[in-house]
Amino acid sequence: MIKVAVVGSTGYVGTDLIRLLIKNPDVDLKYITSESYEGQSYSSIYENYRDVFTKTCTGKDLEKISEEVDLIFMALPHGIVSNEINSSMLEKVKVIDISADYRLKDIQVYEKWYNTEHGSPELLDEAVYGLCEKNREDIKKARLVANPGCYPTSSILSLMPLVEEDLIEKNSIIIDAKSGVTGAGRGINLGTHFTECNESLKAYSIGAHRHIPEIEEQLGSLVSFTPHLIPMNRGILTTSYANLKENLEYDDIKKIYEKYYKDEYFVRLTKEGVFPETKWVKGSNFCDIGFKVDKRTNRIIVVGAIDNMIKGAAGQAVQNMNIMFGLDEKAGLEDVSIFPV
Ligand SMILES: NC(=O)C1=CN([C@@H]2O[C@H](COP(=O)(O)OP(=O)(O)OC[C@H]3O[C@@H](n4cnc5c(N)ncnc54)[C@H](OP(=O)(O)O)[C@@H]3O)[C@@H](O)[C@H]2O)C=CC1
Ligand SMILES: CC(=O)N[C@@H](CCC(=O)OP(=O)(O)O)C(=O)O
Repeated sequence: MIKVAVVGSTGYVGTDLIRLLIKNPDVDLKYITSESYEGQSYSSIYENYRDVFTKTCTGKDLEKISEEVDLIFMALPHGIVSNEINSSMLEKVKVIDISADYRLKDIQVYEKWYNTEHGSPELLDEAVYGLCEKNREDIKKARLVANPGCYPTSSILSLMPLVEEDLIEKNSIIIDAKSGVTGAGRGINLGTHFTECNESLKAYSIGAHRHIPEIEEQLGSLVSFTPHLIPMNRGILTTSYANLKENLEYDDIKKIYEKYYKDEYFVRLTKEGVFPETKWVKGSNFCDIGFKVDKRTNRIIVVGAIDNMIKGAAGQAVQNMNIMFGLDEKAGLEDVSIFPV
């Protein structure tokens, strides 16, 4: 059994982690922490756990926790985790950080885009970017995994085969992305207030979103990235455009995607003419990808869909845990989409 702690257990990602971990037979969920609800039973915070999961939230005593567990999931806002962990802690415990603190290798880039000081730059080199389908071998050996961002997960998985095979013109990538409101977390703010976002669609952080450097670092290309807030709870859809270098047919590109993903259980390629929809991945750890070659413009258009809180956060974190501890990569992640809801 792997002994596990979830720090930040009452946030949206934290609660999805709990849901995935309590049904995993290889996991002993020893600690769940909360600053706001310390001493309270989890089921008094989230009623869906009544009589099912009643563990009490403790404070965030990381020194003690790291002595007693094998793995800590950090589900805290950005800018906190890098001040909480250090090298000597990593000698005792593995960490999967779901915030962005270790995703970017260049500290100056991090501090510029996140507008905060990094608390442990000495750990940036060893942190492994936890996109399972890209870095599985390094994840197996990692002590510290930086779980990817939600928009980057869909964007990078959609574009990686094209970039790796040098099929698209450098820096021609445009990503139009849409996210459900849980992407903004549980905290209250005006933009995610029901009356402010329901029945409306908006672009935000145009050319300035903090996921831009993350996507660019992983793809090695500049990108134009525009996120939109969609009035639904879960789901991300990314529609990416890029100029093809040569005249390629659908079947040529399909072979390339198959080369990268045919053995990847959680990446599913749609059939020609069928494009991913968030409802087919909601509540699951799948990333669905479909594409079209626009012969008139010689551009490729790739659509990716994930559940922002599962493959975009908690599910990918569990997948990373499974890889780090040599478990079946699918353990606890077998659910298909909740449809209809
Ligand atoms: N939501 C999503 O779709 C995704 C989120 N992420 C990342 O995962 C992390 C958690 O996100 P999410 O669960 O959505 O966020 P939430 O705001 O829902 O939850 C974060 C939790 O962290 C705890 N917390 C501890 N210290 C602080 C603090 N100083 N300020 C605010 N909260 C604090 C709070 O719980 P308490 O007070 O009980 O301790 C809070 O509920 C973030 O880094 C986020 O960017 C990544 C991918 C997708
Ligand atoms: C809808 C919404 O607000 N989404 C968030 C991104 C989700 C998130 O938490 O970002 P990470 O994946 O980097 O952790 C945003 O745009 O800031």
